[in-house]
Amino acid sequence: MKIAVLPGDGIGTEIVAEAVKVLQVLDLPLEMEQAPVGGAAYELHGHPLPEGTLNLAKSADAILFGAVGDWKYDKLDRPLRPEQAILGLRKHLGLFANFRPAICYEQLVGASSLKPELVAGLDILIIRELTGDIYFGQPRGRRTAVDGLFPGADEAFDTMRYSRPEIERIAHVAFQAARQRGRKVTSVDKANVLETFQFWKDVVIEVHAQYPDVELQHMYVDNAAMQLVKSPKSFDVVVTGNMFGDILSDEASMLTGSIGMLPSASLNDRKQGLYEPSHGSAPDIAGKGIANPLATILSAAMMLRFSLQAPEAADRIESAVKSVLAAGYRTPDIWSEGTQKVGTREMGDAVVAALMGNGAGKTITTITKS
Ligand SMILES: NC(=O)C1=CN([C@@H]2O[C@H](COP(=O)(O)OP(=O)(O)OC[C@H]3O[C@@H](n4cnc5c(N)ncnc54)[C@H](O)[C@@H]3O)[C@@H](O)[C@H]2O)C=CC1
Ligand SMILES: CC(C)CC(=O)C(=O)O
Ligand SMILES: [Mg+2]
Repeated sequence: MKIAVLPGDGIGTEIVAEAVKVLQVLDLPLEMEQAPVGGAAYELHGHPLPEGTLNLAKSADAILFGAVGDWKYDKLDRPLRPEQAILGLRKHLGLFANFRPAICYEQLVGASSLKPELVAGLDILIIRELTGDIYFGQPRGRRTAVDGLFPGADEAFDTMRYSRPEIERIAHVAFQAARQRGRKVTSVDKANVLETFQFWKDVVIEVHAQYPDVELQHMYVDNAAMQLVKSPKSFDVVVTGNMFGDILSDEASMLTGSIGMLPSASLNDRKQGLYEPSHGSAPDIAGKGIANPLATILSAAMMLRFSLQAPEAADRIESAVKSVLAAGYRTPDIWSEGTQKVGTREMGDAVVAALMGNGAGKTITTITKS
């Protein structure tokens, strides 16, 4: 089983190193090959997604991705910016279905910015359409306005669009996922304002006819943003477009304690997948050794389950993560009084130790306070 390992930029390299360490102790026949992507690839090859990296990704059974981006590249022409690498991989590989589970682990109930009773036991799944919407719609660009409020002024424009097959396939993914869980789908749209999302809603209703055993609810995105922090446990599966899903999943990460806890799987119709944390390259903490690697480690677990047919190994990783949390290990983003603050590498080591049956954390005797 071949895994393309693409660490990328910023904390990407730090967190992927920990996930690789975890995969290496599983005793599975995994062949891992690394390649540069994002800003790192731009520095080496003058392009954020060089042909060699793309070919490696295409030939692999699964891709483990860190994150791309750095402020220093913000002035580059858009096609050369690091973020184009992840957008390009999603598009080239047809990774239209993005699963972002937001689970609040028992030990992190106090780490969430919400009241404990709102998040205790939280287990929701955001399914984000990943290859369409305003992120990919054409045309887009800059021009001189010929009409509107200020004719003759410079303006910029993007195109929001969804075709029927794009909506149908993501709706099927959501209803099928709901059948494995709480049998409820909330479709999030902005049908009251946008034609694209009235169409989205109409098509989701049509697809729902094939899933009478699943409850379907519709919610406008502004209300969904509010309900996510008012009563997050009222959701089961949330399905939405690319941009709303991007925003709502970052919001949902705070229900789990930190964006450093939110893994993701991006799948195509062949179950080939790219696995990455939901966060970015975090330039503000890059190089400090304090990034939380658990979202990436949990993404590796999703990879084993969805693309590499190794569900037991996935379960083992998830149990190991729970046990290190139970033992009190915390990176700074999830740290609270009475727990042990550790860095990226120590957190990875603790997960490895738990996997190897060393009873990670049972030996913690020092509690660092800061
Ligand atoms: N898939 C990808 O590669 C993504 C790339 N980006 C890129 O990342 C760069 C930074 O973007 P931001 O908006 O700052 O988002 P970000 O997700 O990188 O960071 C937002 C905040 O969360 C913190 N954070 C993120 N991951 C963390 C972790 N594992 N542990 C602890 N704290 C963590 C950061 O320190 C920062 O304060 C930009 O260039 C952006 O375009 C952003 C999102 C996704
Ligand atoms: C950096 C973007 C291309 C994507 C993003 O924010 C995400 O996928 O969460
Ligand atoms: Mg995002």
